[in-house]
Amino acid sequence: MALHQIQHPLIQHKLGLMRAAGISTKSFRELANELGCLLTYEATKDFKVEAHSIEGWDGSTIEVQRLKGKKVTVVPILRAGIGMLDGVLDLIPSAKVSVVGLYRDEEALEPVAYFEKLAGEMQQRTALVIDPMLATGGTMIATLDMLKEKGCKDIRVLVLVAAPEGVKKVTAAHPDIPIYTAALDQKLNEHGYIVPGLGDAGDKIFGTR
Ligand SMILES: O=P(O)(O)OC[C@H]1O[C@H](OP(=O)(O)OP(=O)(O)O)[C@H](O)[C@@H]1O
Ligand SMILES: O=c1cc[nH]c(=O)[nH]1
Ligand SMILES: [Mg+2]
Repeated sequence: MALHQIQHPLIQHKLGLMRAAGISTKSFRELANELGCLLTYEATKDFKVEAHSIEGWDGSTIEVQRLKGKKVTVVPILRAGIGMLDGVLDLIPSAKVSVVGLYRDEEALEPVAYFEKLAGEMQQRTALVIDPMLATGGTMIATLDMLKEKGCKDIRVLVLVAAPEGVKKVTAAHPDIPIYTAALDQKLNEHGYIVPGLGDAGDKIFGTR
């Protein structure tokens, strides 16, 4: 199963705070980044390490672990994905950032791509795709199609809230790609919003509307 619903108490607590009506832009932003950080911790658990020798504090030679040849790119989906970016980079500060811009047409609920600026050597990179919301799944599928077209092989999806409808669609289109989420919510409403969900995450992060 490619879906990882992370049950960690800190994640569940922080997500609960994000669901409150009337939450401030400041709090929503802070929590989105904190959850981005915690999901990154979970989604990178299988990264390989290798031993190497260094001089320790007392002058002796000691063996320590370091990440083994990992090239990482974080892929925030504009706009709302930017709200998780700092949290991810807190844990992987040397990651390259590949920005993709897609919005969901409000009537058709279909993704519309409008921006793409990817890091080099995508074929060799692990891509961490970040977006707070996975609703119908259209935006995520379009992003994953785009990354695979560029030769990306190791891709992981990090979202705060996912709808069952979207998870089903994404896993059918891309069964090889794991999805890490803080919550699998009930369903989509008639406007394609996740319930109970978070509302419009982009608007809450950017303070628009
Ligand atoms: O799974 P889907 O049905 O495709 O919907 C999910 C997308 O919708 C939201 O973006 P939105 O279109 O609101 O753009 P924004 O981030 O600029 O607000 C959200 O951040 C996802 O990118
Ligand atoms: O619930 C949803 C669905 C799409 N986009 C959002 O920001 N929220
Ligand atoms: Mg939005």
